Amino acid sequence: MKTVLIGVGQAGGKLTTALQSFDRQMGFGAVLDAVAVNTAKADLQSLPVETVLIGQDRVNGHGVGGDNELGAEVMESDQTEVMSALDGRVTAEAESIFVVAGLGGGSGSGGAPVLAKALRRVYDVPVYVLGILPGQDEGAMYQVNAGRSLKTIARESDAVLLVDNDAFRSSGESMSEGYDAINEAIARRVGLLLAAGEATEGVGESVVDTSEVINTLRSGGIAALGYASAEASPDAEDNINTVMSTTRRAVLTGTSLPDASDADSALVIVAGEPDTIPRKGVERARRWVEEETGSLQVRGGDFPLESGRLASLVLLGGVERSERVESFMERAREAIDQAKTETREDPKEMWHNDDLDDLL
Ligand SMILES: Nc1nc2c(ncn2[C@@H]2O[C@H](COP(=O)(O)OP(=O)(O)OP(=O)(O)O)[C@@H](O)[C@H]2O)c(=O)[nH]1
Repeated sequence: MKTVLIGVGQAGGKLTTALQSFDRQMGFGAVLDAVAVNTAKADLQSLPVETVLIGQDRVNGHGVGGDNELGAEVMESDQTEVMSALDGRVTAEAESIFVVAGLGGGSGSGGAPVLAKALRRVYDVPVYVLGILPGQDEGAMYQVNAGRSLKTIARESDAVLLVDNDAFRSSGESMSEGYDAINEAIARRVGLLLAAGEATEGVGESVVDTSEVINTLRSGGIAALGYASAEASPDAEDNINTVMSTTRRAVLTGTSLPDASDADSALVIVAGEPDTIPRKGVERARRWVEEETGSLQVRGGDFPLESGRLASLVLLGGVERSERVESFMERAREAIDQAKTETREDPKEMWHNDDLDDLL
């Protein structure tokens, strides 16, 4: 899927850079261009991409300090500048746009939904958000920001691919120590997903293409991405169990959003040397994902790649009903309760009530 990346805020800019550099290093060419937008001048300076500083009249290049309403306001008023920076970058080749942002801060959390809404008005391709949830031990402000932002983004974008910072954290490591490693892990997974639909020329029909990624995300809402790999045997017949176990691990332990396997749709991609990919294994893995997710819309396909390993990449669409998302929304709501002391409600109602206000 040829895409243009727009990182908003500090985390958004860093993850965008990691994604672009993974794509280049692998020689995929799925990332057409990348732009970083922020209210903090210092965070933009080291990024090797086109940058746009917004909100200078309000915060003078110093960031919005976690105030995501201000983040939304400055994106709204400096939108034209951001859209101009994209001119000529979102070419006819582009099949999607990804807005990348940490949802716990101010600039990314507030700016991403405003930008996604504006982009959808202008471009015909789907506008997805790659959103990062704060870890559980980050403060109340981060949880509230992310809850409000997520609720708004789910409505304003074509789908949100959600990444939980806690999913990639190594034990004993603080959140900030782990950022580079987390960004690399996310860049590998999302980078492979973007490249998967690219290798379609002159290959068999079992190879996955971009339309299958787009169709899996078509129901909108929240999506998650799982990944796991293992050593491959040269003979495809010997790899049936390997594909089954990497697929199980991708969904159960290698996912960007832990405990989110209840899904509306899914796409199972098996990457590796074509001769080593077992047809029977891919079909079995697809059926297992059907049972695990409870979805009847499970697609499957290959991603031919020169490698001595086999990898399963599992994209799940429509996971907003899952336990993980509900417990996060509950966490965001509790953070508001701490400040307001309100009556408790069913977390499912989170999506429909006004306790957690929309940002827009
Ligand atoms: N995965 C990942 N998460 C990050 C990174 N940097 C910050 N975060 C997370 O993103 C959230 C904070 O968002 P930032 O992007 O730092 O904030 P911002 O959007 O620049 O907003 P302001 O600083 O308030 O102007 C927190 O939940 C952090 O845990 C990063 O490099 N990688």
